[in-house]
Amino acid sequence: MEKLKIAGGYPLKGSIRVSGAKNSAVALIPATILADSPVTIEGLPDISDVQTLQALMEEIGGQVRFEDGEMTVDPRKMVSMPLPNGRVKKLRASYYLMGAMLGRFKKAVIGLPGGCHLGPRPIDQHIKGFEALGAKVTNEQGAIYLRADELKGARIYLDVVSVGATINIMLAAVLAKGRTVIENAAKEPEIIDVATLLTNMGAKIKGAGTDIIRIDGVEHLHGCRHTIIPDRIEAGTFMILAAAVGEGILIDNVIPQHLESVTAKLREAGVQIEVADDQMFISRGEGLKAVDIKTLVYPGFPTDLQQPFTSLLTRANGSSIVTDTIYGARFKHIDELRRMNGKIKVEGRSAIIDGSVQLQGAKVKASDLRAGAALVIAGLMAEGVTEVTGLEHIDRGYSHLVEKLSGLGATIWREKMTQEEVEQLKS
Ligand SMILES: CC(=O)N[C@H]1[C@@H](OP(=O)(O)OP(=O)(O)OC[C@H]2O[C@@H](n3ccc(=O)[nH]c3=O)[C@H](O)[C@@H]2O)O[C@H](CO)[C@@H](O)[C@@H]1O
Ligand SMILES: C=C(OP(=O)(O)O)C(=O)O
Repeated sequence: MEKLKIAGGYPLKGSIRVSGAKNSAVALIPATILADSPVTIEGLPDISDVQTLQALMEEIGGQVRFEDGEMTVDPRKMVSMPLPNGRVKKLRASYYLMGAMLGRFKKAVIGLPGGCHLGPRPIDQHIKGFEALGAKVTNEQGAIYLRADELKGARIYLDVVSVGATINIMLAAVLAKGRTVIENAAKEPEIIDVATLLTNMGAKIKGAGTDIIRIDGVEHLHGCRHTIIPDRIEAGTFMILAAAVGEGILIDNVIPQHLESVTAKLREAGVQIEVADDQMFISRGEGLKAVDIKTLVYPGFPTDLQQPFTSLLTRANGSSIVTDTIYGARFKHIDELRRMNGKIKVEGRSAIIDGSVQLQGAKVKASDLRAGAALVIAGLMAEGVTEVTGLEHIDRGYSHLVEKLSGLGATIWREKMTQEEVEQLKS
């Protein structure tokens, strides 16, 4: 087991490149199950969620080649192997195996997913969608059993705007008979990316990226080549980091339109941002202003950047309020920021951040992926050395983070934990 060490308080500069989007990758890979010939995806991030999905594709009989971010999945020999336990619990997105396996085999057994602990994360809308398409769905000892004689298109209104349910229903519907209409669909860029892959495989999908998606089922889907979109959450993390400790940072491989809410909030706080086609240049600037943030579904401010933004606001002039309307309990990073001298209180779904303090290095633990990003940014802002444990969360979503930040001049490194430290962490 390793921990991250950061010697904070130094300005960073240079350029940093964004990898392919985790939340696309984790849906694109399961989507390959639906094809009748090999599918190649270019630009995948080197993160543990991708490695886990590669192993899951192999576990069900897929032949996978993965080199330099390019994965080719040959799905021809795949079988509907039950996956009640094991790897599926390592990531949230294993729920996409339900839609993809149901779509291809008309049956699947998948354990309830893992992923970040952000309070309750039900999948009732996914199940509502599968049932509307004609599947019988039961929950037996923590695994979801899905079975259908045939899948038939249906009109599905999502009671909650859900990224996962929207994509999962698309996956199950592309090979169903007739037309499926998803109403009140989520509009995140990752949904468009998955729809683009499926369309290149031969699917008929209209409206991805709007709140009504229409899918006309086809008989077969074939292989193709697809390039993944850049990770807007990783890019947003770097934007916040640049605002916190940058002395001029160029962020490369971004789609600026995906980050308009983040750009707007940083500018409101007084951060200078220059935007080009696929790059952004950000300088820290003096006198960061306090701003209030409310997370919303896309194109609103993303919940996945709420935690990193909280770290930045610890040095704003005045008091800021961060409210998470998507995950009301996504505040486990706050206790750790307090260990670093942060003056923050949590009231209901909001964190109130007093910007008058200087963060101090401390030993902290990442409870989830973006809590980890928040603590890394805080560590770079703090005086002294910060130690971050819980790296398995950070490794789920940030590709080569140490190398990328070292490239900006950060003093950051991974270190093996002693047996005593490992014991302490478990207790
Ligand atoms: C792998 C992946 O893409 N993860 C992202 C995805 O997660 P995920 O797909 O799990 O998030 P959803 O969009 O489904 O969740 C949004 C909200 O709807 C609720 N809900 C969701 C489904 C459901 O069946 N019932 C229900 O009540 C959730 O509890 C949450 O409050 O979108 C989240 C919201 O942008 C992001 O934080 C995650 O990074
Ligand atoms: C919550 C996240 O991931 P997941 O849904 O995969 O747990 C995230 O990426 O911030």
